[in-house]
Amino acid sequence: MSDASRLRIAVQKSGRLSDDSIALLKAIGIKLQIRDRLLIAHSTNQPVDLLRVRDDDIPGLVMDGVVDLGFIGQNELEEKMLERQASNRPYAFKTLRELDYGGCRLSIAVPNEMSYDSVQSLQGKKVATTYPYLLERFFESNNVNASAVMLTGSVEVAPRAGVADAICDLVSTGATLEANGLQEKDEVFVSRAVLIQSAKPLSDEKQELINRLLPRIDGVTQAKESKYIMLHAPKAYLEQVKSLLPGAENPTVLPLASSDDIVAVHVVSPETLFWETMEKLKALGCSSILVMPIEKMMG
Ligand SMILES: Nc1ncnc2c1ncn2[C@@H]1O[C@H](COP(=O)(O)OP(=O)(O)OP(=O)(O)O)[C@@H](O)[C@H]1O
Ligand SMILES: O=P(O)(O)OC[C@H]1O[C@H](OP(=O)(O)OP(=O)(O)O)[C@H](O)[C@@H]1O
Ligand SMILES: [Mg+2]
Repeated sequence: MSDASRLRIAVQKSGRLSDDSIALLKAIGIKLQIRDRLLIAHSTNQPVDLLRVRDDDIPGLVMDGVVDLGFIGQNELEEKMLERQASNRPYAFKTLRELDYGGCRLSIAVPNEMSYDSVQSLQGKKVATTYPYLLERFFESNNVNASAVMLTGSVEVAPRAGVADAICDLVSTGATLEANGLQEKDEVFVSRAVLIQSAKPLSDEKQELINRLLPRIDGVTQAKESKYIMLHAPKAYLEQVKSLLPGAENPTVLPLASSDDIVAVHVVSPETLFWETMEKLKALGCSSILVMPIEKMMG
């Protein structure tokens, strides 16, 4: 059952973006019970419905206004935009946030034994990819005359199977390329996950809900990167201690009941504390040095 008054969000059903997208929605206070076979999940505490689909479909669903929001990789989004531009179909959307997951790059890779000096080495060759529009744009901007062979999966086996000379596929650690005897050569597109919104005006209620959720996303993202650091420091070395703590221009300094020479220092740091820094703090006479994760942040 679909209810037009509820915010509709598209997420990848199962794949690289699914877990992080669902975890983010839960972290911003949207209660969800995901059952594997159900393609729609209704939130129990917010007027939000989740549509669980293949990632290829998410940009189009947002561009057509079938859903209000979508979590998607920029690679998939840009490919769909180019595809729609080429066929004069609507492709408008708004990017609300770049997210801290789904980081990867679309790269040209060639078999280990193939000689490759530059992208010009692909002149007249066939390159297998799931992203023909991104690849063709790359060829055009480099004045290379090569052809893209569209494959929806298992792109890495194309050269061995004799389907293509090289590939253009997503890479993160490079392990998949290595396992298939391929070497990464040129970067075509750098990508991460984004949250996008349909260009269609939404009801005030829906837009207000989105406007409330966005700062929560920022809070969760910031919190993940930040640490709460607590330590006891000799008062005499407070300035040196502050200069060692990342982002600690204004730490909270509290007196200790048991000592006049030692104070407690608390600070929210935008990054973690490395062991080397902790060792330096200890050498200055600091003790009880704690580095703690932060769950949420605001203001
Ligand atoms: N190795 C990776 N590391 C990080 N992010 C990745 C990686 N591979 C892909 N991604 C990102 O995650 C998105 C989804 O990747 P996935 O491999 O799950 O897609 P898929 O096989 O096309 O899934 P679907 O069945 O939904 O079509 C990619 O479009 C990309 O943005
Ligand atoms: O550089 P790596 O860290 O090895 O990652 C790259 C691989 O990850 C993605 O596939 P995924 O593992 O999501 O599976 P899929 O091919 O079934 O989509 C991508 O399509 C590559 O094959
Ligand atoms: Mg896909």
